[in-house]
Amino acid sequence: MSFLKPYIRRFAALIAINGADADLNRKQVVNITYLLSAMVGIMSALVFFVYGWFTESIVHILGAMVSVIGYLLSIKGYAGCARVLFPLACATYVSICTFRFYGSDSHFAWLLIILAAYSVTGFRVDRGKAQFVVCAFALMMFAFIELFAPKTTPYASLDVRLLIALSTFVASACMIVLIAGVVVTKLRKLNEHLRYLAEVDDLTKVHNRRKVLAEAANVFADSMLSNQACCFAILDLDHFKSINDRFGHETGDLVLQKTAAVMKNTIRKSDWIGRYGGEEFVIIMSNTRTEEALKLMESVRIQISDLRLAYNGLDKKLRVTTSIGIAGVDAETQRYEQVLARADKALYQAKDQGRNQVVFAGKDMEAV
Ligand SMILES: Nc1nc2c(ncn2[C@@H]2O[C@H](COP(=O)(O)OP(=O)(O)OP(=O)(O)O)[C@@H](O)[C@H]2O)c(=O)[nH]1
Repeated sequence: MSFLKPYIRRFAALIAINGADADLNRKQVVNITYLLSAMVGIMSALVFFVYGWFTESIVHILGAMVSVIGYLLSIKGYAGCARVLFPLACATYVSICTFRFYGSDSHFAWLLIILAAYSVTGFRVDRGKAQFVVCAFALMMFAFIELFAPKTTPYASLDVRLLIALSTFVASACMIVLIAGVVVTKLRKLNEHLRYLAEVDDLTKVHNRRKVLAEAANVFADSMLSNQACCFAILDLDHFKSINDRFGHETGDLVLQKTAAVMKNTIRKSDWIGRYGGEEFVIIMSNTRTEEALKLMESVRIQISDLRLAYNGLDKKLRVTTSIGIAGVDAETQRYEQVLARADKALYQAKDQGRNQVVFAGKDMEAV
C-alpha cells in the first residue's frame, strides 16, 4: 500500500488548498459544505412534508439542524470540531435514511461522494492521514450501506426513489461546482501572484524593466496610431554610489524605496513607472505634451530633493537629488527605443550640467 502513497499525495495536492489564504479557503469549503447540506435537508424535508411523509420530514429537518450547528461551530472559531463533525453527521444521515426509509436501490448512499471530495479540499495537504481516514470512511460506509441496507423498504415508492436520486444528483453537482470554483479561485490567485512576481520590482514595488518596456512599446504604438503626443522620462539618482559607500547598502535601499514611492505618488494614473536599472527609473506618459511632462517631472524632482530621510536610526537626515531626461515622439521617430535613447541623452546632459535638474531632449537641449 505504501507505494501508492506518493501518487495519492500528488493527486490530493492537485486540488488541496495551499498558500497564504489556505486556512480561509478551507474554512470556506467547510462552511459551504454545511450550508449545502442544510439546504438539501430543508428541501427534502419540505418535499416529504408535502407528500405527507412526516417521519422522513423530521429526520431531514434534524439533518439540516446538525448542518447549521456545524456551520455555527465553524464561524465561531471551532473549525477543527466543525471539520470532523461533518463526515460523521453526513454518514449517519445517509445511513439512517437508506436503512430506515429509502433502501439501497434509491442510491441515496451516493451522497457520500461529497465526503470524498470534502476530504481532499477540507484538510491541509500535510494532514494526509485525516484525508485518508475520511476518504476511507466514506468508501467503507458506502460499501456497508450498499451491501447491507435493504434494497427496498415499505416506504420506497417509485416517486420517492426518483426524488432521492434527483436530490442526490443535485447535491453532488453542487459539490463538484463548489470544488471547481475553489480550484479555479486557487489557480487565479496563483496566476496573479506569478504575474506580480514577473512584473514588479521586489525592492521598490514599482514595475520592473521588462514590464515598463512592454508598456513603453504599447504606449508608443498607440500614440503613433492615434497621432497623439507621448513622452518618456528617465530618472537617475545623483551620486547614489557615494550614498551606498557612506551610509551603507541598506540605507541605499531605503533611499531607492522612498524615492520610488515619491515618483509613484506623483505620476498620474495613466502613467507607467518602472525600475530601469540600479538607481534608474523610467516614466512613460501617454497622451502628454512636452510642457505637461516637464511640469510633472519638475514636480517629481522637487519632491525628491525636499525629502529628508532618517538613516541608521540617527536624527541626522539624508538629502538626495535626481536628474531627469525627457523625450517626446517627433516626426522622425520610428521605434520607441529611439525615444528612450534621446531621453537617456537628455539625462546625461542633466548630469553634465550639474545634476538635480530636468532636461528635455530638444534640438537645443536645455535644463528647465
Ligand atoms: N543600495 C543599492 N544600491 C544599488 C542597487 N542597485 C545598484 N546600486 C548601486 O548604485 C550605484 C550606482 O552608481 P553609479 O552608476 O556610479 O552612479 P552615481 O553614483 O549615482 O553617480 P551619478 O549617476 O553620476 O550621479 C552603484 O554603486 C550600485 O552598486 C540596489 O538595489 N541597492
